[in-house]
Amino acid sequence: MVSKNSSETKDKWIGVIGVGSFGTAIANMLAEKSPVMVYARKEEVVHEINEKHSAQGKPLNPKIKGTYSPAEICENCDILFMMISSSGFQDVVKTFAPFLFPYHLIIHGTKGLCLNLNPGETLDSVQKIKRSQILTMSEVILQESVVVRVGCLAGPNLSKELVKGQPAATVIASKYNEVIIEGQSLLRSEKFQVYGNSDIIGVELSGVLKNIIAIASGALAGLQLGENAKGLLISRGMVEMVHLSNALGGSVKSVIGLAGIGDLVTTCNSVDSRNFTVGFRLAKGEKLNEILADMEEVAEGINTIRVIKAFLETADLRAPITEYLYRVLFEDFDIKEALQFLMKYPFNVDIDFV
Ligand SMILES: NC(=O)C1=CN([C@@H]2O[C@H](COP(=O)(O)OP(=O)(O)OC[C@H]3O[C@@H](n4cnc5c(N)ncnc54)[C@H](O)[C@@H]3O)[C@@H](O)[C@H]2O)C=CC1
Ligand SMILES: O=C(CO)COP(=O)(O)O
Repeated sequence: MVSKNSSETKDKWIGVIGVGSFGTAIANMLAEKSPVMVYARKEEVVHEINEKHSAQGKPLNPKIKGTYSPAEICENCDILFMMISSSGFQDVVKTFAPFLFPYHLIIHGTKGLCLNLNPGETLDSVQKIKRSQILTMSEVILQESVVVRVGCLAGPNLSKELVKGQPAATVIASKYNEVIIEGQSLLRSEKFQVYGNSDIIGVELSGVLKNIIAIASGALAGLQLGENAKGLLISRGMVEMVHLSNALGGSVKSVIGLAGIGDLVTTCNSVDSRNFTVGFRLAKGEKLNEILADMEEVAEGINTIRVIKAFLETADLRAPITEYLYRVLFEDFDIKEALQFLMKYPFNVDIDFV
């Protein structure tokens, strides 16, 4: 499909907020077609971008301009790609909110969840949460800013492979068709296919929930339990994702698409996945705090497990893989014992959602 807006957007700046692994990969892909401005909060990183054409050592296309001014990027860019880990997402949207207008269009790439709690409350203090206390990133943008045309980008998109120019595809999801069309026209290339989906919540949740299963897959690999066990995990993991996504407002269809099963297979099989790596290292006997101490990049699945565990306390739903991983990560439960429990779990129906 050729975008009717592609000529309009051709020479306009496109903004990327966040220059971590994924933000730099997407900024470089966007720079193949459009002028790109990136926002980094630290002045020294902006100097590095503009003088050395790299961001914390990650090479950037020399045409990319860096700024630490939210006002500058919002004034120059009608379309913003927000590539921030979920832990900083709410703060960043709040910082940008005074400079955002309803004409802005935001597409985010974050595979995590935020909380919507009362001031002073934390997950530890409340322990049980309802759906209304969980926010996907599109919900954060809608809650904290006047922007309405929001989209998300999710799929099997390991940044290390994108950087090498290996072929891949993604899903841009939005309730607004123009968001999907703009995203497709800006990112689609010979190496990168872009699918559209109107179920933004289902696509966001697919990217969020697969991280839990990727941690479990890393643990299976660390314990050298073989490919049959991995097939079992991926298929039961997908069923768990379907039920959780459904309970949180996503459609089953999105979980069985590229952003769900596609990303699930990729992250459950790759040593480049941070979530897979967390599971692998746990299985090798390391404790969570030791792993976190030397991980430079975010493994969103760890926080997602905490959020989903608290949600399960109020939902009429079982999610055994998530529940046992919670015990392993946060209650010092032995990982081999957790697997034994899961093997005995009475799953007796193969597919119970279609
Ligand atoms: N790296 C990958 O292969 C992929 C990552 N993702 C998702 O993209 C998101 C970002 O991941 P990465 O870029 O890999 O993580 P990263 O850890 O490399 O980068 C995170 C970025 O967020 C910024 N950030 C965090 N808190 C901030 C704050 N308070 N203010 C300003 N900036 C802040 C950091 O400075 C950094 O630029 C995650 O949700 C991840 O799940 C999605 C697909 C692929
Ligand atoms: O989501 C990803 C690839 O699609 C990246 O996975 P990790 O965050 O586990 O590295």
